[in-house]
Amino acid sequence: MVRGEADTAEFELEEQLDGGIRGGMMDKILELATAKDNIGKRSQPVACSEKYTAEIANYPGCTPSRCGRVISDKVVTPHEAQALRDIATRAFQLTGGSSGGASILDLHSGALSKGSSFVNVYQLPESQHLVSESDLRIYKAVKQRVAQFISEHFQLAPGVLKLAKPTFFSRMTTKEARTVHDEYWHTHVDKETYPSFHYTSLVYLNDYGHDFQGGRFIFNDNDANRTVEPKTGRVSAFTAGWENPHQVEPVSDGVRFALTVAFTCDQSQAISDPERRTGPM
Ligand SMILES: O=C(O)CCC(=O)C(=O)O
Ligand SMILES: [Fe+2]
Repeated sequence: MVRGEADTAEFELEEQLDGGIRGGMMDKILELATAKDNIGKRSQPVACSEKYTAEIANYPGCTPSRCGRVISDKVVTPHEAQALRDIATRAFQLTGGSSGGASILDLHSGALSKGSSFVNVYQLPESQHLVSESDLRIYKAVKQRVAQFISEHFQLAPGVLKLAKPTFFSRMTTKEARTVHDEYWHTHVDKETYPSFHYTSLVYLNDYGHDFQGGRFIFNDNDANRTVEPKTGRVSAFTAGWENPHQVEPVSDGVRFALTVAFTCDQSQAISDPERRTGPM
């Protein structure tokens, strides 16, 4: 099997010791996707949790053929990822971001980290220059392509996936946490943190091992921790239920940028695409 071409693959590498990951010193770490890989599509099925199965059954056409994870480096181009990263960089320059290690920008609600809380970016006069028409086109095109990727992989009916909130840019640094919002490294299940989510996707906007150290995404499975190393333009998507508990390893050097794009099958929870807003509201 050629690495990077397998659809369903598990790569058992040398066991490592890493006290930074949940479960203690002796947990096994397997690499699901490294930064060096160039992945067409790599997936790992996981049995759906009972709770997820029960809940997703309420949404015809939105039930996955199997639960699990899927990764691709071909869905979003490096140029698109860079344009998205530039939006985030500009936004965080406006406020300086969080005083702790995790800052977010939500283009839908306008929430932008500032110090130990948030401001509405659309109330800042400078927000006029934050997103151009071209940026918005890229944002929407990326969202659409990611939705399509998830739909095809999990064999959903066309059009059932709707954008959910929060869908947001994140910037993670080595700064000490000042509020709970800065504590991005805890193991969690997205469906618990964000009940409207049914499928979660992450679009990575810079490179593990180059722009930052630490900051790997980790699926906390019972038998092992499985890592996804962020890389510019990489998309990682998964069913948002209890079959996919995960965490982000603390960033130990540099700055990590990502975009969390969430999808729901519940039409009443759908949010609309961001629009260009000029001037304070
Ligand atoms: O940025 C990541 O890799 C994951 C973030 C995450 O788990 C979340 O937003 O729920
Ligand atoms: Fe998460």
